[in-house]
Amino acid sequence: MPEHEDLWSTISERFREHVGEAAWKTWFISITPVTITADEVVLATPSPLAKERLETKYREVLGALFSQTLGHPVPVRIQVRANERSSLSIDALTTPGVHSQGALEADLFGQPPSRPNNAKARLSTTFDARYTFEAFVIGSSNRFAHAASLAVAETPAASYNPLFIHGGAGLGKTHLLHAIGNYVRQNYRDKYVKYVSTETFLNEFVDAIQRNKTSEFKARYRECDVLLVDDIQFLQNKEAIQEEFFHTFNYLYGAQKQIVLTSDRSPKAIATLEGRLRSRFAMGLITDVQPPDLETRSAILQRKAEDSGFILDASVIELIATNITDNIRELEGALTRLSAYSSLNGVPVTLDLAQMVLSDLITSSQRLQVRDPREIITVTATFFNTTPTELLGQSRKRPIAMARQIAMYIMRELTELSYPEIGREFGGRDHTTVIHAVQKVQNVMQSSIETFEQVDQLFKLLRDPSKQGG
Ligand SMILES: Nc1ncnc2c1ncn2[C@@H]1O[C@H](COP(=O)(O)OP(=O)(O)OP(=O)(O)O)[C@@H](O)[C@H]1O
Repeated sequence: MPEHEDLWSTISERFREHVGEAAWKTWFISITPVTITADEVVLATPSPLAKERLETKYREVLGALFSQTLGHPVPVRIQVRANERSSLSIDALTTPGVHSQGALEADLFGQPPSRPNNAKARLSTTFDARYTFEAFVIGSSNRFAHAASLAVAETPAASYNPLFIHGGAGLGKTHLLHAIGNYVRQNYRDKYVKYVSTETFLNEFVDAIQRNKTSEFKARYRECDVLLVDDIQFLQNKEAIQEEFFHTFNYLYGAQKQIVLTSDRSPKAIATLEGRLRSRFAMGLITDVQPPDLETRSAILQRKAEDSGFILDASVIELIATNITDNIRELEGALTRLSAYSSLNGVPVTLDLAQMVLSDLITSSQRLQVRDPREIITVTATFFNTTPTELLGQSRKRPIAMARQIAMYIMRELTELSYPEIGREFGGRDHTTVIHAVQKVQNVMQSSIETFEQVDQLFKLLRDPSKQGG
């Protein structure tokens, strides 16, 4: 029914404009059109409660939209979808607590979703080969988190389940998740291990509802032997996804599958996290990663330098390690700049050179001040003779696209925003676009002196605002 599909998407768009994104997502996307004729429109909802709410709140709007679109008045009837068994009803989207215990039990102990016998579904995650246990430098700040992660990787679901790792930005949480993934991949070839950021889980969930593919979504997650979920703090304020995550969690836990979660804060500090999820997270082990001490920072620098075939004098390591204290990504950033400068100019790294190249990191007390993302966008736009609107826009012209990628890289370095959050600052771009931009700028800086200098100057401008006028 292509005509109906067109009509339906027009109605969907208009409804969205009329009631706003949130109400559209909550109310509209799980409705299916049953009949659309000149005389009658019949729509189906997933549950009686959803039907009642739509009738009381939105029937008039829907009626008006259909009448306008069809060009004459038409009655709109709402019915409950036959055989609706999904727990992802509209009720669940709005009132997470409405499920009876019976519904939950059925979800927990009912028939497992059939495993798709499609091999593709089981090959979904590739792990970053650089993030292994061997490459992880252990110190007092992360010893326990490392040991717990290794134990989980060695014997999934036998030691700590779930394992919950929390800690500030750039302290190795994602590294540990990938290390578990890499280890399980290598040592248990028959186990299905999947990594997902909470943001991706959320997007896939919304997409599955929109496309009526929720059973596939559920099956995809429920067939995991080890599920690694990054940045679980994104569940905050998202009741519907908390509900779905709760079911996935319970299913896997009940089936004795391993779950590992990370967050930038402890479960207690995640506001609006449902009590039952918070208590589920506490059933296993909660551990944290702290900023590394001086000795660990030096060891990390030494290791990273060696891994990239770069020789660093102890005095240079000390200089960086004493000045960058609370984020390992920043330590790596300093090393990247130094190695790029040295290889582009063909000069060895001496203490003097390090002091010169990293002067902003070393001398400025502004360093620890987290920059405002909007300031990064404005300063970068001005620097490249463009405007913030253009920088945030869709232009793929090379200078603009590159300026945008540089701004993303700088935002990752100078703020504590995650990839998805940076994507949002750039007009709702996907987090994979940001990851790609950051990696690209890191690489280009190694081969292009021009890019290196642009990034270097921007860092200096942003870290010392007094220079922005001049
Ligand atoms: N102990 C460590 N040894 C070696 N490298 C480390 C260690 N801890 C962190 N790193 C490196 O620091 C960088 C940042 O770590 P990672 O991305 O895992 O941080 P994170 O805690 O997940 O932070 P965010 O929440 O901001 O993403 C990575 O390149 C990682 O390899």
